[in-house]
Amino acid sequence: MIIAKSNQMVMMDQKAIKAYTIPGVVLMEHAAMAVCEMVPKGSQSILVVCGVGNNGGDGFAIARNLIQRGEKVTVLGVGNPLQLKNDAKIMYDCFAHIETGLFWYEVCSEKKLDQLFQNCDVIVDAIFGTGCNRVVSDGYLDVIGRMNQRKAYVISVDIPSGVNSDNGKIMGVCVKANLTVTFTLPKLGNILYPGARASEALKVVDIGIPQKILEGFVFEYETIDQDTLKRLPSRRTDGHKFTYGRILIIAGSEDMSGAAYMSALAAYRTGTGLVEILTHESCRISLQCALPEAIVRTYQDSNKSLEKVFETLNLDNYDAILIGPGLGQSDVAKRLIELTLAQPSVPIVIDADALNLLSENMDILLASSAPIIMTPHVGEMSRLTQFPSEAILENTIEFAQAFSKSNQVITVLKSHRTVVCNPEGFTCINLCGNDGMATAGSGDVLAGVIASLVGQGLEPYKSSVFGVAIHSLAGDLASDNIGRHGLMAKDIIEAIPKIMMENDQLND
Ligand SMILES: NC(=O)C1=CN([C@@H]2O[C@H](COP(=O)(O)OP(=O)(O)OC[C@H]3O[C@@H](n4cnc5c(N)ncnc54)[C@H](OP(=O)(O)O)[C@@H]3O)[C@@H](O)[C@H]2O)[C@@H](O)CC1
Ligand SMILES: [K+]
Repeated sequence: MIIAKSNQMVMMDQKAIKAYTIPGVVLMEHAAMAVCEMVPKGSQSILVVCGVGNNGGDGFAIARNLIQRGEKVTVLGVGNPLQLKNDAKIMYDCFAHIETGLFWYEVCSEKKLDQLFQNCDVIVDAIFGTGCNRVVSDGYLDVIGRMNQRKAYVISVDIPSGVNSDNGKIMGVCVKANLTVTFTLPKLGNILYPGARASEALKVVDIGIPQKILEGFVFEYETIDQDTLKRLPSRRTDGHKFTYGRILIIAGSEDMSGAAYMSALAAYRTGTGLVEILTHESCRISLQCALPEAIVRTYQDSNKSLEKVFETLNLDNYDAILIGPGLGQSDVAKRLIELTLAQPSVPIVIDADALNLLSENMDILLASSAPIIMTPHVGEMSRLTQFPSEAILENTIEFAQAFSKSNQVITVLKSHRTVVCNPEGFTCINLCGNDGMATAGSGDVLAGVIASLVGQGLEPYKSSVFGVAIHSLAGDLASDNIGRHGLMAKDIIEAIPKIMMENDQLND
């Protein structure tokens, strides 16, 4: 699903109004009618709270349409009514001709305010939409506080008032909604935390912006959701094992052979034809027993042993390389990264320990000419950038975009809302997955899935986007089966083939 920035929304509305001569009030009326559809019929009493911008204009039109439908409606205006202008003023005037209760906050007694909020079972929040540009204060603060105390069903128009539509930040306080009805496309603030948490549900409705206008825009942001995999190319039916990719997974160390196993198995389950593992000698037997389908090559604890292995290993023969899961922090691991990044053309997925080692010497990354995907979690990103984790967590998109641009890599920044971006600034935000997936080995699985897709010939950015989708949808399926508490990385891997099969069936 495409996501819009607020300036793009304004441009689209303006283009519809100016170039396509669709009057603004027509768009507003469509918006209002779409919201009315979501208001439960036969409510006891509906309170529509309107600001003095265009979001408030929507509110006045909603109130009028609900009255037309026979509902009992009261309107509370907040702000200076003299600021109402253009379409919002027209909608206010249309509403003001109807004999019904309209109260302005500034001239409302405390008793009347209490009464308005006590008597309603539905509240429509039309205070601020995409125009909320500063910290909420004064009367707005009081009204939003009252809305949040009330146990009514709250519907926010376009975005919960108080959420910044461009970054999801809360401007001091925001409305807590049961449902948000947003127009044309979701805005970043509808999708990003903490703003996304302000509404339990989100519905996107069409208000009549011509499709041609949307086609004329370049949207940098998209969600990763249930529909993402519909675009995954279908598997060739006439292939042999090398058609589906030969990948090298450089992973595992004395204490962590499991990480190599998780990545390799996940890659096979995602469809790779042949997985080879390069690991420490101590992991050989356990890996061969656990995953006999994989070819296992090993090195010992010395750079000399490693260089000997590399003499016989031609990295150009692989379609993709994954380096990092459970690799450890030894000098041999450091050398492994240098040797791997020195090859010029095979795409490399860099994960876990390899990220930590790289953070000590970013010059290796900058010198590499190979296509690179990096999959840090917030802590690893903190080590890579030297910024505190808290700052990164608050601005995942900005950090991922800046990292991709300055290092010319694809970044998969893992958090409760994983972000994938490329050096050109195109960004996908993951809406799937669950907290049960925050478990050991889950990252190894994701890295294996992405490496598998790259190895099957998909372009690195797409592989990362589809990889995050497969991983999180598999996590959701696993949690449907066994719940979130005891979910383990193995359960995610087990669900991957089912997700791929269901997707094939949908696309057939
Ligand atoms: N025909 C159209 O164009 C369509 C528009 N549509 C609708 O328009 C919405 C966008 O409208 P918008 O741009 O007028 O902004 P909106 O969110 O109403 O707020 C602006 C007002 O709030 C004020 N204000 C802001 N922050 C504040 C604060 N913290 N504390 C106090 N005041 C604050 C700000 O004041 P100012 O900065 O001017 O002093 C201004 O008065 C969009 O979300 C959608 O619902 C749809 O119907 C489709 C057709
Ligand atoms: K709103």
